[in-house]
Amino acid sequence: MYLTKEEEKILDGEYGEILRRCMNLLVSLGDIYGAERLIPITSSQISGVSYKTIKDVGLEFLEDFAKENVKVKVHSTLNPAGMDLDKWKELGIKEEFAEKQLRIIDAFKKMGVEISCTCTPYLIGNLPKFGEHISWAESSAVSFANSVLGAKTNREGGPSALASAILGKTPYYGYHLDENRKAEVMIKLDEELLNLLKSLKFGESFYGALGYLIGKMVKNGVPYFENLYKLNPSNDNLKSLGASMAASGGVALYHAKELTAECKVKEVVDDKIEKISIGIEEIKESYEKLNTTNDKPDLICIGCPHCSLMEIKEIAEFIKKHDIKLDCDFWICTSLHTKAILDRMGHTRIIEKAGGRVVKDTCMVVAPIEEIGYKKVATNSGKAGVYLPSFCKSEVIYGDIKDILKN
Ligand SMILES: C[C@@](O)(CCOP(=O)(O)O)CC(=O)O
Ligand code: SF4
Repeated sequence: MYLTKEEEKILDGEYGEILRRCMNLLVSLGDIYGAERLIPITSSQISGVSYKTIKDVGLEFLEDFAKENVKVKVHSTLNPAGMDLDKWKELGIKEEFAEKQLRIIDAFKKMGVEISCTCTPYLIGNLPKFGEHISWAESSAVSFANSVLGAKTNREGGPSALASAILGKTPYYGYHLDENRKAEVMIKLDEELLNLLKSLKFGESFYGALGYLIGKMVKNGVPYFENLYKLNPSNDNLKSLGASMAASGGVALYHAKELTAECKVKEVVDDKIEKISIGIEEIKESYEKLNTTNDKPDLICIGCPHCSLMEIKEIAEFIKKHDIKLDCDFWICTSLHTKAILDRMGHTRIIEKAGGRVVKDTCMVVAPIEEIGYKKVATNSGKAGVYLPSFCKSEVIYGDIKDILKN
């Protein structure tokens, strides 16, 4: 890989051991994937934050970095942690976990990373422009940035996103190159399914179920949705679809006619593309696979990826209208930023009166919910449906949140 004189110096350790390690990681990745050089990035989303996922090894690695006084060079935001950073005791998080989690957060803060603790950074001010090169971890955020926004990122892991944030660069390969961003499979919802969806006003869980199915089919390919726009999905629906495809498969980029950024201005489909038709049966099967139990939940949890303000407002209004009283715990996961507005608007109070809570900075996957004692989780997220059984050893009840709340 070609390196500038300055980059060579960093790799030789002239600017210290931490920068050398960061450069070494990026150069190794670049060599493996055939990058010709490094390119500048404008932002980074760093994952690997929860003590549950990174453990003591990760904590020590981050503290090593922080004590050498290295700082990030570009706007860098942080993925969810393993707990609400303020109200962790109320969630049932143990002291020892909290102490280590706060040390992780402190290390990131010292490096100049914004302690946003959300997987929807694009909703809180880390909003890359069309065509911009970025280095993001967190597979759902990667999918949203690449697809809905038309920014360019590979599916980074925590360490490579951090190294890129510190150096302000990323190796030029994969989804940074236009030739790798073409669609590979065309997905068409058949007429019968479209009609059913329109008539029944299928709720938000359809997008997670569809994503679950497509992710399994295309693995890490690039799908193109030919007629999804007919359902008029919201950005929240697209966020859910992308998250689910990234979880059941490895989809980091998708196109959807009329909906996503790149296919509006560029030809992304060629004539020879493989075509797949999706019908009612396949979607039903998806729901069946995501549902692992018929039992009642001990936790209802939504916000994977983190909920937007509008999603939560709608739920608060629904709770109020139907005078819902919950007989199990209910977490709505979101960012600190979104919660601040919810508090101010009175939505949090409505949710709390019904027995739920707005949980910020964390989520049902990266919080140690299995240690808290939850075993059966109801959710509307296809991504959570994939991860809950493995990350949290929990059973899953999958469906629309309004149905879950009414049952
Ligand atoms: C499952 C996931 O959403 C969260 C856990 O990741 P981490 O602990 O932030 O690396 C990561 C991902 O999908 O990229
Ligand atoms: S809410 Fe979902 S998308 Fe966000 S960090 Fe947790 S697992 Fe990942």
